[in-house]
Amino acid sequence: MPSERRRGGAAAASAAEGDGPARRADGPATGRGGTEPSRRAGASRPAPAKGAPRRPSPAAGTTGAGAGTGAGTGAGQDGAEPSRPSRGSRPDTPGAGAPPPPPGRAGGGARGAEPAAPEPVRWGEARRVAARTVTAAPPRTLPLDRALHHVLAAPVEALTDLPSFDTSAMDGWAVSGPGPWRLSPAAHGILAGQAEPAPLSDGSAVRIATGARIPYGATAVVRREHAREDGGTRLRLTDAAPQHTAAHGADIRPRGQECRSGDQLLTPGTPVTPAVLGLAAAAGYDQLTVTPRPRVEVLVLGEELLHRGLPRGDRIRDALGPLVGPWLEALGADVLVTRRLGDDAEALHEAVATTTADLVVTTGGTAHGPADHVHPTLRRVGARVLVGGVRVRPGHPMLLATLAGRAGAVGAVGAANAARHLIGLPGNPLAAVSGLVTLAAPLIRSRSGRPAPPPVHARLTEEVQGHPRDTRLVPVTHAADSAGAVPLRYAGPAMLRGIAVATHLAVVPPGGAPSGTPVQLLELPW
Ligand SMILES: Nc1nc2c(c(=O)[nH]1)N[C@H]1C(S)=C(S)[C@@H](COP(=O)(O)OP(=O)(O)OC[C@H]3O[C@@H](n4cnc5c(N)ncnc54)[C@H](O)[C@@H]3O)O[C@H]1N2
Ligand code: MOO
Repeated sequence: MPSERRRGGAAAASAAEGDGPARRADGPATGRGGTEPSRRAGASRPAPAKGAPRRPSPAAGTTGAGAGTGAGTGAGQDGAEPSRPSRGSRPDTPGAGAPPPPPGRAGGGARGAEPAAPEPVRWGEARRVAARTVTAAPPRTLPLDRALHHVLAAPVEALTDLPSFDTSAMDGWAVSGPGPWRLSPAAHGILAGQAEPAPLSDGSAVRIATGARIPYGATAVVRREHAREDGGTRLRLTDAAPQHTAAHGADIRPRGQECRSGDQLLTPGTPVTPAVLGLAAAAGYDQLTVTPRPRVEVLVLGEELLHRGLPRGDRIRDALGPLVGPWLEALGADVLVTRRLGDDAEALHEAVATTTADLVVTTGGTAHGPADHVHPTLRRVGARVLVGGVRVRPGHPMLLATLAGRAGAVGAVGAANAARHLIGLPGNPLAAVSGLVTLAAPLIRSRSGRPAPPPVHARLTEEVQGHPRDTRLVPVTHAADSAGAVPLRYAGPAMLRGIAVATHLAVVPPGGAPSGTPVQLLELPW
């Protein structure tokens, strides 16, 4: 690699590129006002070059007990995933010196002591594991103006009838019986918000505003465009008034028309939208009981990443820093911070070991090359890998791990909710998206109390080639009224051009799907 990209690591790169405060390349607690002083700058010292011999991890091989879900012998063993050289030995990486890992072994340093990589699991199983590894967080009661985008943890039952009194639906006159009517002398008539109006006697009318209380004795409201006052003493319908004007109950919204006090208006699991806030307020609520959104920290790994300007030399723009946080927010998480850590193993370790978030999401570094620090870091912090690779393309190196719970060790009784989790998204951008829909979506849904969306299926408009043994996720466009799901071009693992215009990801089974095959569609979360 040209030495330019190694100089100073990500911190220096960031400073030179003038990253704004909201998304600095690294540094303590980006976006949090420096409230996490224990975090040192991610790449405050030069990171090792990818392809250079890996700095031995201080704890590599010493904490393996929690590192795998099973006695898997590596991705390559069953032939589904050909064994591959470490990233450091890719032909385009000068200085590649490390030999390929032995069959069935993860690549990277400290090989002799590394535990076997866990077996990749099927795509559907990965989603199930992610969904059931957490349960909904304990409910909180929030004032209406802070409840938006959470999920109801308790039913919303009407605290009042709606409307809470018989109400005029129109500006006009409240009338009693058939016309013409004697006009009540009240100057402005009955206005909204006014106290109990005087009863209306048979054959009389009084002006009334939309939303005002209907006086006792009124049988209908006549709209102002359908009647005329004669000399201020009589009210008559105009010739153009529709036939049922002034029919019994016309343009009166009766008390309890929308709901009766105690009616269940909304069920737990309902997302709190602006409309929900409005309904809750109308029904008498000042606060709502919700499931809090999980708090997530995003760690973007990769020394090659630029955060501003044009790609240059062998450096590329970070496509995942801008993508992952907003995607997680759309899924129902609160993103505390997105930090850029370069390929600094120590910075990654410190970030993971000291996180206060419910969920850490990393990008890149999930493979087993010399600069891929996610797996060694998980071993070092004693994490338990629940999903270590998924039989899905793109995205097969994605992983899910449980970090130590708030109360202590991983696996402590009752720690399922208290534990923090880490999702490792592969570095290829569409592979990272695959990890978001496969692992992050179900986990965040469970934690934030959202029900799974109803399944969507559509027929493919053309053949989609499959992977021999793995599920494929393919960007498509599909409109509810359209003939089918149209596979998009530019859907390679490193490409975002297809997903940027997609409405869904199609789930293509191993072996592929001919044109006309019904396939499951995953909706994008916006
Ligand atoms: N010998 C083999 N090598 C690789 C295989 C394989 O089967 N055999 N799988 C490839 C696949 S597929 C993926 S995905 C990656 C996963 O590796 P990592 O998670 O360690 O990702 P990186 O090596 O860090 O990056 C991969 C690729 O993505 C680019 N990248 C990384 N982060 C970003 C970002 N924030 N924005 C834009 N692009 C990013 C990075 O530069 C690399 O080009 O492993 C493959 N290798
Ligand atoms: O699986 Mo990679 O994750 O194809 O891009």
